Amino acid sequence: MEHLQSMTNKQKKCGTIRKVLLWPNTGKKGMAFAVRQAAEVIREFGAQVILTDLALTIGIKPDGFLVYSVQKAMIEADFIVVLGGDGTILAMAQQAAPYHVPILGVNLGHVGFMSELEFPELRLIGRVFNGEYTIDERMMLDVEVLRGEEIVYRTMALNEAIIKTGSIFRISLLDILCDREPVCSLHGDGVIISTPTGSTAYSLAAGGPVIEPSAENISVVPICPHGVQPRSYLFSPHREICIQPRFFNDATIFVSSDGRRGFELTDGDHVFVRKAPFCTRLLRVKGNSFYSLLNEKLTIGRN
Ligand SMILES: NC(=O)c1ccc[n+]([C@@H]2O[C@H](COP(=O)([O-])OP(=O)(O)OC[C@H]3O[C@@H](n4cnc5c(N)ncnc54)[C@H](O)[C@@H]3O)[C@@H](O)[C@H]2O)c1
Ligand SMILES: Nc1ncnc2c1ncn2[C@@H]1O[C@H](COP(=O)(O)OP(=O)(O)OP(=O)(O)O)[C@@H](O)[C@H]1O
Repeated sequence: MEHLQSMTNKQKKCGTIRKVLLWPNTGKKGMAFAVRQAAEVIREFGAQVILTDLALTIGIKPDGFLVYSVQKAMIEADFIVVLGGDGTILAMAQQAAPYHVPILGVNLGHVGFMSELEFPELRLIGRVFNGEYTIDERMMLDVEVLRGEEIVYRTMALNEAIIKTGSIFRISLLDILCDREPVCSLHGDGVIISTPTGSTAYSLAAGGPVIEPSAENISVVPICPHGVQPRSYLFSPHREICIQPRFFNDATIFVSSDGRRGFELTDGDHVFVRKAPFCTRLLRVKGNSFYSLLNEKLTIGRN
């Protein structure tokens, strides 16, 4: 994995802030305006604003910005402002983690559960410059598919890895092992292997527990399990979870991480999930509690 190879030992803090990366979700309307507004706030505090080439595709002129490759941006940026929703933070998380760069989320999505600020609160970016912030370190997962001796898929995940049937009307059978010891065999739609951060996402919808984000553990939650068996398992972060699909019918089975494109598994594949060597660092400037956020953003009848 390219970003693992290019990791740096430099521990990023927000000491003297010179450069800030602005990372917009280029698929959303009004992003060019949002970028200009955020850049204005950052410049007021004497820092330079970095954009990547991707951001220039939404009609922003490069004048006055530092335009870097993603890798150079990760090395140079003191922190990243992500303009988008949870999906945008998930996409950035795996790129930023190996470089230890903190992320401040500004919600321009629907829920923005992981975002610290709403768009009208943009000026609160200034609190980072004033040292009025904390950093939430969020455990991540390392997800790997072994086919024979070869690693054919590898990624990091902030929320979860999902192993699920691609044939929506067919059942899948998955053997779950912990440190190579059999735990159970699951008939059903699939399984979610989640971090505490991911516990409020798909895992919650599948009946998994809400786990406070500072906890470190790996949860395993079956999706629509068929049979009388535990509805979830909670493992130490030091365990290695292995999922072996058994192809006994014509169903296809995929692995996917953080909602990204799936990778199709074949007979004999082993999916290994372990705690990743890096974490996502989320900047907090408002001091809101996790539980108030849970009630505010994830209750029935939300927008
Ligand atoms: N049935 C479900 O609830 C379901 C199904 C598929 C995927 N997902 C989740 O979607 C995530 C990808 O998010 P996306 O925004 O790219 O896709 P998306 O646009 O399909 O949105 C999925 C929803 O999950 C929310 N979400 C994502 N991460 C969250 C978190 N850590 N805590 C609380 N809510 C969270 C998002 O705000 C959004 O409302 C996956 O990691 C998975 O957890 C959920
Ligand atoms: N730079 C980018 N980073 C991440 N996703 C992007 C980007 N550009 C376009 N997208 C697309 O936009 C989709 C929606 O993004 P996002 O999840 O941030 O918004 P949302 O669904 O409105 O918000 P939320 O997840 O908070 O409900 C992503 O799944 C992705 O396909």
